[in-house]
Amino acid sequence: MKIGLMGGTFDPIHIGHLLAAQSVSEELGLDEVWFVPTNVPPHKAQSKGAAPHQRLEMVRLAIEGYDRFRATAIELEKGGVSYSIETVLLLRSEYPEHEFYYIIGADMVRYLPKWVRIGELAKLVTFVGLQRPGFDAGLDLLPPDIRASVRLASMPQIELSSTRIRERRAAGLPVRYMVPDQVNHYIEVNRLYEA
Ligand SMILES: Nc1ncnc2c1ncn2[C@@H]1O[C@H](COP(=O)(O)OP(=O)(O)OP(=O)(O)O)[C@@H](O)[C@H]1O
Ligand SMILES: O=C(O)c1ccc[n+]([C@@H]2O[C@H](COP(=O)([O-])O)[C@@H](O)[C@H]2O)c1
Repeated sequence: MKIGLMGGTFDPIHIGHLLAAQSVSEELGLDEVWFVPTNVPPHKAQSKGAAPHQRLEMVRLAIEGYDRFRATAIELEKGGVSYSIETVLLLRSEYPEHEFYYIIGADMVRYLPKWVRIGELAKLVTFVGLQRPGFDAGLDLLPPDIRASVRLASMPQIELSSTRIRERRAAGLPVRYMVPDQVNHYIEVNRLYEA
């Protein structure tokens, strides 16, 4: 099967992530998208957000009932910093029959050369960069071996980030409709991201 991997901190998961996964899935004819919450993200200052098990639970709630989307705890179970090469090697040994597509934001494409063991990873997956209108993904700046494994896909633009959601919560503002209802409920019940 063709499997999209949607890695992220998901603190919390929001409709931008879901629409990205759905759009790439349609455009590339993926059979499934697996959401992979990071344990410790490699290139990000850690936010004082939700606990890892809460981030995973919110992903599960967001995709519940849609069997083409799945959540995997592979990076949380492994612990430590979540380098994608290690995740992909584990997944390939467990599922040698699948073909993996790693979905990333347009802004991430130009940073691919900084990813750990990127030369190796680029041979194991096809990266799918989500294009943004008026934003150059920087394909021309990539070394040819990495560039060869990158495809671009498009999606309706959603100007939304988890940071914005956390900031709104801290300011006492609602985040309804920015996240699925079940996630909104979970955030409220657990009083996540309050100041
Ligand atoms: N609004 C969006 N539209 C398309 N892709 C997105 C959007 N927000 C995040 N992504 C992509 O989803 C993946 C996971 O993102 P992540 O969990 O870091 O969310 P984020 O909203 O960027 O979080 P934060 O604001 O905490 O940095 C990344 O590849 C990121 O580029
Ligand atoms: O493996 C790496 O070196 C690496 C560097 C940067 C990002 N990633 C992965 O890319 C995904 C999106 O990253 P982020 O920081 O936008 O949440 C997430 O799953 C990260 O683990 C991976």
